[in-house]
Amino acid sequence: MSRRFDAIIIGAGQAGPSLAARLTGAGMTVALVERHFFGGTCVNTGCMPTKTLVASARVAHQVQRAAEYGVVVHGDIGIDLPRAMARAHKVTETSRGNIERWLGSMERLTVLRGHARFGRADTLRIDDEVITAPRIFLNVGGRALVPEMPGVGAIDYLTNTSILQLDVVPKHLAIVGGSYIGLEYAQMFRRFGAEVTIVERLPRLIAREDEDVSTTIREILEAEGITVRTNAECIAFAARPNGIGVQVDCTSGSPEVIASHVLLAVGRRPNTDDLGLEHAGVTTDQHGYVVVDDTLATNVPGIWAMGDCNGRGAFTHTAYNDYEIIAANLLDGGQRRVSSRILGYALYTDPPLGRVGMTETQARASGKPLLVSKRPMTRVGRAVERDETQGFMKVVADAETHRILGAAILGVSGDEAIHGVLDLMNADQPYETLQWAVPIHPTVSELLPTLVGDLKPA
Ligand SMILES: Cc1cc2nc3c(=O)[nH]c(=O)nc-3n(C[C@H](O)[C@H](O)[C@H](O)COP(=O)(O)OP(=O)(O)OC[C@H]3O[C@@H](n4cnc5c(N)ncnc54)[C@H](O)[C@@H]3O)c2cc1C
Ligand SMILES: NC(=O)c1ccc[n+]([C@@H]2O[C@H](COP(=O)([O-])OP(=O)(O)OC[C@H]3O[C@@H](n4cnc5c(N)ncnc54)[C@H](O)[C@@H]3O)[C@@H](O)[C@H]2O)c1
Repeated sequence: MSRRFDAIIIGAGQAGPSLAARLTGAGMTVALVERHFFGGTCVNTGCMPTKTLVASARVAHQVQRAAEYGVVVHGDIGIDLPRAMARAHKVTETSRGNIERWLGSMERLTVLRGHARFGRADTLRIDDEVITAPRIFLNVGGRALVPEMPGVGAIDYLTNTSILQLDVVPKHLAIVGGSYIGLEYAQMFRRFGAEVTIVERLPRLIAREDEDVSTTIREILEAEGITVRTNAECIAFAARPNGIGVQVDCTSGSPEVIASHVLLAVGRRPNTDDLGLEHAGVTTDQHGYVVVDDTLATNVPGIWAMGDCNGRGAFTHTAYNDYEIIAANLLDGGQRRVSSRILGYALYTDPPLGRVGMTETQARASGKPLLVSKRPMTRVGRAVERDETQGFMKVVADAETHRILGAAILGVSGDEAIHGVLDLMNADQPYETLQWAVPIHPTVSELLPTLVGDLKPA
């Protein structure tokens, strides 16, 4: 016997619960299947615990700098990692509980706990239960990628999940991968007192960004005592009497880093390998991401994919926007498309990197005539007052249309200030519009009109 619903959602991550609210609100009966924790990656092992820990690490750093600000701290400064972790877990548990209560309050929603697998295109099995629906929405997310690196099976490594169970600060944390996860954890644990080495295969950190961004981030991290090893080919691991050997075939530096702990931060893989997609006929790409069109529909009518599992975004806000696109098109007669999304994101190092749109490199490659403006944070009053002047702000515009193509604010409050540019780009207005704004003094954002006023041919 199977139970029939109007819609089934697999995964209670960043898109599933909101879609359940909209569908049930529209009168549909909906089953939402979750095999693990409500809230998915962001709430449980991603954004929320990491940003809570980043906040603890920032306090540690600020206390170290207290004397520079004329603040006298008496006694020893130490890190109570279990307490910092407990703070992160509390933030997670509160959010998870809120989602659970919210789902529990939805009329016409049936929450099923377990792992869902397709039997047919309209049928799923969850343990002994079989459910069917004419509409199925995948929101299955992803997990840490663990490549077949030599020796990886012989060592105890950490991922973004297991690192949250640490109760002592590692003596020496080697982090493989110098992108979002690697850099946020590197600075955090350095500020907690660990020796930290980042091992990155490419020639520079966070290599998707412009070279000036990568270089400045590296300088910021190195100034705090983090060792960065780039061009690290042939990474291999071996158990050593004094720790874990991370073999690094770089052009310079020691060929082996001996670490007490190793964090793998080399990307994600989608949770599509055990979903029975072959029984539904749903197409995936060579990395396992569900192939979707511009409306997030798969090749099988009646099946959509949202969030990290479709490979069209890798952020909480892109997963949520996927839900918005699907809900608008299905329920509100909308014509929303993923391709019209202007992507913004932030890297939560301190100072953070706020980004929107194209990098300067991408803009140059587009062949458009460009205007570029760049300003160091040493010339931003608010940053000077706070004595946090690392980084710069940069904006790139189309010289013909006067539309901003992209921007980066690597500096204090860059994750917030970037929204001025993000909003302007979404409003599809020329950069001159910003020049007539009257921003608040003293803020980091108040420099945006000055920045665009300095735009010059590239
Ligand atoms: C350490 C870290 C830090 C991050 N920080 C940020 C950040 O600061 N900002 C940001 O925007 N993004 C951040 N991200 C990325 C962000 O967490 C993800 O982009 C986001 O969570 C994706 O949401 P999702 O809904 O696609 O999937 P998920 O949140 O992963 O949810 C998928 C859900 O589906 C469930 N599931 C999977 N398969 C099945 C199945 N077969 N049956 C039933 N249930 C299933 C899973 O248990 C999970 O609950 C971070 C990620 C990590 C790892
Ligand atoms: N602030 C945020 O929004 C935030 C924070 C954390 C994570 N995330 C999301 O989580 C996802 C995963 O982050 P991530 O940093 O693990 O992955 P990533 O894909 O962004 O970067 C992986 C890094 O590992 C390097 N690498 C790959 N194989 C390697 C190898 N064998 N040896 C050495 N280096 C190697 C890559 O060159 C790259 O720099 C990202 O897609 C990101 O969107 C976002």
